[in-house]
Amino acid sequence: MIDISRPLTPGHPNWPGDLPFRVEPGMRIARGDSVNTGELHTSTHTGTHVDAPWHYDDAGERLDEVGLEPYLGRCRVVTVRAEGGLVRPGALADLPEALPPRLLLHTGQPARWAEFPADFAALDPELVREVARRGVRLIGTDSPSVDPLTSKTLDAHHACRETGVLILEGLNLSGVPDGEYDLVCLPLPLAEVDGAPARAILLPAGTLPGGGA
Ligand SMILES: Nc1ccccc1C(=O)C[C@H](N)C(=O)O
Ligand SMILES: [Zn+2]
Ligand SMILES: [Zn+2]
Repeated sequence: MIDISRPLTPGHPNWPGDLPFRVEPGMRIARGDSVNTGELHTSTHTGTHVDAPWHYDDAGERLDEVGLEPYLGRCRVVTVRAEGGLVRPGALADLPEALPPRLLLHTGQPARWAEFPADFAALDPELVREVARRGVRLIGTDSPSVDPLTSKTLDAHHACRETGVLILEGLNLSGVPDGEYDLVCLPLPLAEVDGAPARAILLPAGTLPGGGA
């Protein structure tokens, strides 16, 4: 089992302008309480997380309308490089034409972000359309977004919307060998939201029932 989730440590670098991630102390045994508790303060897009379509389309499904099936099953991890800040069509030329339903792009992001990686590799919308044609229904990336930090048009997000491809961002693929696995990605069960932090792991291909679905 390979954990491909980013640890959520206090001060975890978030998207510029977003609330910093923190866990505020709640009850404390040392103060005479019966238990220790904490209060979680986070963006829905902190660390390893999924985007629901409502995040980029006001008519899109909220997270609880998406269900879990897209996030569970056969995937392929592939190392890619960006050209001019975008992973472009042709980056997957060496892969079989037919791709598994889930494609996780390893662009080279480190396991931990000391600061927000503003110059991360984003996706060319044409790459999104290409992988959708080749069978992909979930695209994952180790970058914090499929679009550049300064994008206002969110072309890759909207290409995902057009093609019905869901989005998983902020993965930690550092040291993960390219190849096929079974993905288990479980977003927090937050209702009526635009996305949620998720715990994502890779299992050997074929571990989950149902073959490569
Ligand atoms: N928190 C934000 C606030 C405003 C704009 C983008 C973000 C993001 O976190 C980017 C997000 N991960 C995305 O889906 O691209
Ligand atoms: Zn996001
Ligand atoms: Zn996104």
